Amino acid sequence: MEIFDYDNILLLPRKCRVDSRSECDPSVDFGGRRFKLPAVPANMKTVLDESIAEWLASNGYFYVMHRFDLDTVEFARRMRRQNLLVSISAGVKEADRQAIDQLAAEGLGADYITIDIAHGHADSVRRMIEHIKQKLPQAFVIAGNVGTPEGVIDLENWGADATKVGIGPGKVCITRLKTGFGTGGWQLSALKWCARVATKPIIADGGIRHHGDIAKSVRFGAAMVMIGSLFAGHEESPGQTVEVDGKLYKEYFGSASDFNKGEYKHVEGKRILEPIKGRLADTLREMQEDLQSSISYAGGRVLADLKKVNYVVLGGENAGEHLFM
Ligand SMILES: NC(=O)C1=CN([C@@H]2O[C@H](COP(=O)(O)OP(=O)(O)OC[C@H]3O[C@@H](n4cnc5c(N)ncnc54)[C@H](OP(=O)(O)O)[C@@H]3O)[C@@H](O)[C@H]2O)C=CC1
Ligand SMILES: Nc1nc2c(ncn2[C@@H]2O[C@H](COP(=O)(O)O)[C@@H](O)[C@H]2O)c(=O)[nH]1
Repeated sequence: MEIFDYDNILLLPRKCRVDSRSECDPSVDFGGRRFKLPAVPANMKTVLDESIAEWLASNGYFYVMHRFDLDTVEFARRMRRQNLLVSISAGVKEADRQAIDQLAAEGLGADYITIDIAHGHADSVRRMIEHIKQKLPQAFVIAGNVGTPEGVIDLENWGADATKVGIGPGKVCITRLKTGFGTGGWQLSALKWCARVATKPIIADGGIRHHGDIAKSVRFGAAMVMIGSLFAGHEESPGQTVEVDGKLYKEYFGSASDFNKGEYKHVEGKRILEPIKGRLADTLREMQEDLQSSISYAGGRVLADLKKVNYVVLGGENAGEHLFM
């Protein structure tokens, strides 16, 4: 098996088929709706809050609200009052099942539900998928996280409508150091390995450091990418603003860090400071432009054309050109 990650892969250009990058369409169909970009901010407390979720939903972007210190049912009420998409997260505990029951009882429902636990290849996730499918059969269920084809196959067979791939590649993740497990350092080839068996969409989660990594993820089988650190350092990001030597930063911490949990138990995440880099809307616009460029280099017009390109592996024992198959 080839082992590589975002920084040792480059995609190979094909003859251009457009006169302007504005002709290239980076939008994506995901779960029956069309979104402007195949990128979603990570469902983390320092990445988005209710007002960012509202802004994303109102402006044609996919979002997944986090589930920490939040009344998910009240959040769904708030979004429904404004006629906006309801996309929430759920764990696998009794309180999470009760929130699903309440959404059903009030007729609020949910459009997208992301079951999001550290080790998502688990019977607890199977039971939660079954619970959601019974109570809210219309909801599009994303389940994870997993890092192997077996994980993807099981989640799909248990009823997940999409799977989320990535164990430990995140910028504030310390899972690989604390446990010795994960896809950190080879997330892109883990994605390729998982995509080979997937029959439903995959969200590639974690490890995106540059906008070009989104195109690489699509090339290797992602329908959508989930991004934390690149979105955490905006003026409106919910993390605390910190000044160091006259420079402004936003705090970004892992959902399994003691900062998120409020206690030091089963900690698999850390806290870092991200330099503040302006407004979220500007980053999304730049991401969109960069992805339009990526599609043009692929000799294409739409996002799916990225899947057709060849690639090279830079350095290491897998180095060389790889033709599209
Ligand atoms: N993508 C990644 O690599 C990782 C992501 N995270 C993120 O951190 C957040 C918190 O995750 P998590 O702690 O799972 O959520 P929760 O605190 O909601 O825990 C979910 C449930 O899963 C159990 N659980 C957690 N890890 C394991 C494991 N390795 N084996 C068996 N059972 C387990 C917990 O029990 P108990 O605590 O008693 O074991 C709990 O019952 C999530 O958003 C998750 O996505 C966390 C770590 C890795
Ligand atoms: N192992 C851990 N992974 C975590 C934790 N909190 C979040 N995450 C994952 O990271 C991605 C974001 O990655 P990034 O590279 O874009 O910053 C996020 O979506 C989660 O899957 C954690 O505490 N530990």
